[in-house]
Amino acid sequence: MNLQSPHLTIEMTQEIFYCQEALPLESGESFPEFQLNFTTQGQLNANKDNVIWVMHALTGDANPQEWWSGLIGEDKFFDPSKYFIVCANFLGSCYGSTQPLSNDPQNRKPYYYDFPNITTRDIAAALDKLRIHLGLGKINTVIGGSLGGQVALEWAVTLGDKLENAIIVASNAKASPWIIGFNETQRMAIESDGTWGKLDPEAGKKGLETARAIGMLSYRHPLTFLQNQSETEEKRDGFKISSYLRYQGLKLANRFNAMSYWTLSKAMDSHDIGRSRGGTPLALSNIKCKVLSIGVDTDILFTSEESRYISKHVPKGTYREITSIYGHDAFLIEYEQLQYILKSFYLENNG
Ligand SMILES: CC(=O)SCCNC(=O)CCNC(=O)[C@H](O)C(C)(C)COP(=O)(O)OP(=O)(O)OC[C@H]1O[C@@H](n2cnc3c(N)ncnc32)[C@H](O)[C@@H]1OP(=O)(O)O
Ligand SMILES: N[C@@H](CCO)C(=O)O
Repeated sequence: MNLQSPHLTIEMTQEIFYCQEALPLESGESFPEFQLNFTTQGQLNANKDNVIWVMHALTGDANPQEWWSGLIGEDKFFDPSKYFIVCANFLGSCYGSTQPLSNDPQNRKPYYYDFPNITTRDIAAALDKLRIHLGLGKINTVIGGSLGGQVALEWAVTLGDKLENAIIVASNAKASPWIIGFNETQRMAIESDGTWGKLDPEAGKKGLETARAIGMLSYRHPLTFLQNQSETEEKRDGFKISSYLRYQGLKLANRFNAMSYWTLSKAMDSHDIGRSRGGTPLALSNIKCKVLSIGVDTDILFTSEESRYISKHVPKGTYREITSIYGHDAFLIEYEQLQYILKSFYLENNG
């Protein structure tokens, strides 16, 4: 399918990769087969060294021109007239890839609550099958923020010298107890929805609204809401921030499903690039590519210290920081700073 837009003259292609090979998971379970929904834009050059692989965050999809519109697209930093841009919807996500509402090939019924626990390492392993299928021996850059940065870092470990640059934004090498705690409260919200547990694609929808409202508080910063949601009149009730959080909850519940949210939040919790590799510092020290780690000064979820830690422990690391009132979600908003940081990194590190 070709996704046409009046603003795009370079065609974006959307396809489904059906993998008939089994995907063994860290849990010991496996998918006998799986699918990934992915897009490509631009052309692979003669040297096959212009692949940019974009990773989405928790609720994103395979269409980065929409959710990273200031970075990806014609005349943007990653321009498909120069690069071959690939983005795949993660295993477990509800935008076209194998997820809890997909049919289990063993009984042809939706997995629902029997969907296996997946980790960021499993998600990266599924992406690697797609890379092989596309015949991409080398990747110039993997770039992702938040969960996307976690998966990108995992993949950087296993890709070795097949990868030139990893750009890890507002992310970390291992999920902190703070992040796992936030995710747990969101799963508790989903569990408290009376429909959770039913074999129904809509199960947990109301709980997902609450989960997203909690999540939003962690994705922003007190300063964000002081600027955007402060009252101009004296009030005792009916505050702007209340309707904002309810609106954001509803907006997500109308485009996402609670089972994918559950699955991907668990994957985020599982993230630890040092697991079975002798610990985080050793795993980071074995990453071969250049790593640009970008933190956000006001990120209260993936702290800037966690981003700095990555750059300190990889052999070829650079740290840069975004200054913002938007907290964690600044990686989806602060385009001017991101472009400046990326430009400097490529000039300094890639000739
Ligand atoms: C298929 C897909 O769509 S998937 C791809 C889309 N999403 C993603 O990839 C995830 C990544 N993106 C995001 O997380 C977000 O879009 C961000 C971080 C980039 C920006 O967040 P947004 O929610 O768009 O911005 P913001 O926090 O300013 O909220 C604006 C919205 O809240 C509404 N709003 C603002 N204040 C209030 C209030 N007091 N009460 C009620 N609603 C309010 C605005 O009207 C606006 O509504 P709209 O989204 O319908 O236009
Ligand atoms: N705003 C992001 C979550 C935090 O990375 C998303 O909805 O994917």
